[in-house]
Amino acid sequence: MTQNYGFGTCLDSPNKNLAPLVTTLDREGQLEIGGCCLTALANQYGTPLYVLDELTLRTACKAYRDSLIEFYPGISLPLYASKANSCRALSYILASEGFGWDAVSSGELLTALEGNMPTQRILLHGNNKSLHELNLALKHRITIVIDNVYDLQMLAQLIPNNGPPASVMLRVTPGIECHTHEYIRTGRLNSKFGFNLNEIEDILRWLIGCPWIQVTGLHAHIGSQIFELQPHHDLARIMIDMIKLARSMGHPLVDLNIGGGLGIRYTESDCPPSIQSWIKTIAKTIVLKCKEYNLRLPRLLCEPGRSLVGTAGITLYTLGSRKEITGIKTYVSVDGGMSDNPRRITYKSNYTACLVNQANLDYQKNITLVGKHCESGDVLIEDLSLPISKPGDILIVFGTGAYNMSMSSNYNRVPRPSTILVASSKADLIQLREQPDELLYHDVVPPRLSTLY
Ligand SMILES: Cc1ncc(COP(=O)(O)O)c(C=O)c1O
Ligand SMILES: N[C@@H](CCCC[NH3+])C(=O)O
Repeated sequence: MTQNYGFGTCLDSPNKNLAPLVTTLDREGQLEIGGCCLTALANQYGTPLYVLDELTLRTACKAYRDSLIEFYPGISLPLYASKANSCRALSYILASEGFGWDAVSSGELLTALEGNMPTQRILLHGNNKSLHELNLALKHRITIVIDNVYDLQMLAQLIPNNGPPASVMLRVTPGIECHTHEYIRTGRLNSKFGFNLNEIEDILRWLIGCPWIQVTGLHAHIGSQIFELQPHHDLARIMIDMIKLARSMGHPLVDLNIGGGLGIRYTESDCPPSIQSWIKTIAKTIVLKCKEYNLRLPRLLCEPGRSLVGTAGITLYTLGSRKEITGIKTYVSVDGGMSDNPRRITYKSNYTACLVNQANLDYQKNITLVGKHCESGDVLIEDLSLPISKPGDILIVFGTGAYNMSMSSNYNRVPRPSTILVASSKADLIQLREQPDELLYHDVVPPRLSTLY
């Protein structure tokens, strides 16, 4: 008999949990996710290993979709912010869930184009799009989110004179403060993204005279890992004011994209709002404001990343060396670190972890869990309580589905891990582990160097 693993399970909003939805202990006391034994996965595929639980991801998708239907009487389209974790299998899943795809680069665009994502559901973002990226979007009639005047200047050159106008959205910086790490706030006036509220009126007026472009929507994204609902309530109000302004100038504005940003639970003390309450807050505000102004409801778009895929993902590591500094601290090292999870060193993020074969044992000792990289800041978890462990034990870190693989690096020429998708006791490889010799592939040794000795 398996038992539910005691991280607290909110079945309809996965972002409120520490662990994927079906995280259980088998008869031998081993952790399983999606019906797959984690020790077996580590043995078969090696570590570090990213594991993604399909049920948790699909449940989060359903929560967004159902909440939009329940709370928003207009048309809606949820998109996935693919920067959170991008690969073709994920695009297939998101497409099948009726989601669109937010891309910021030609790599993220290609992933969707080769990942069964309908082009009319893809958006191209970015504060410094290349000609290649813009051309790719134009070729596939993908909606472009205009971030700045440079975007417009480039598009002016690329769009043929007699062709149909390109459909674009404008990114607005609404000047909203939210409590999250400084590096992941994007809605403040001093942000590098978008047009601020003082500029937007002039830009909208100027665009009225541009037959090569059609502004069909407005977009804003205020930041990430946000636990308050008030900033998104404020954002919705501001954006309806902007829609009123744009429509009064004659722009055929149909879309309002409210961005993403809903936080997830990384540690016991985190308490993010549910997906349902996030959508409800935004939808209600938009409906009320539109009623007040007698405006037609816009099509409501949102583009969550972390709250879709974050909780679905975990990372498995093998424990290695141990260093005890008497009276000071004990370091335990894993076989990965800041290359597969750069969030701790970047944002001081906290995580929850345990041993996969001793998940229900009393905790005994506080350790500092560190990576294998040549960097003192390569710490994964400070003050982690673990039972007595030994080299070779498998450790699981929860909540690594978002912004781990996608922000990973080859620092110290460490290859990136595989990703395994688990569902109904089946495990499928969706990203192959890099091999050390592949890392040499892009090296070029000029002949004059190789003939020197
Ligand atoms: C433009 C844009 N949209 C959506 C997102 C997704 O944010 P999150 O993963 O917090 O939902 C981000 C990242 O912060 C973003 O920059
Ligand atoms: N990369 C950030 C999220 C924001 C990125 C997109 N604006 C993180 O790991 O928390």
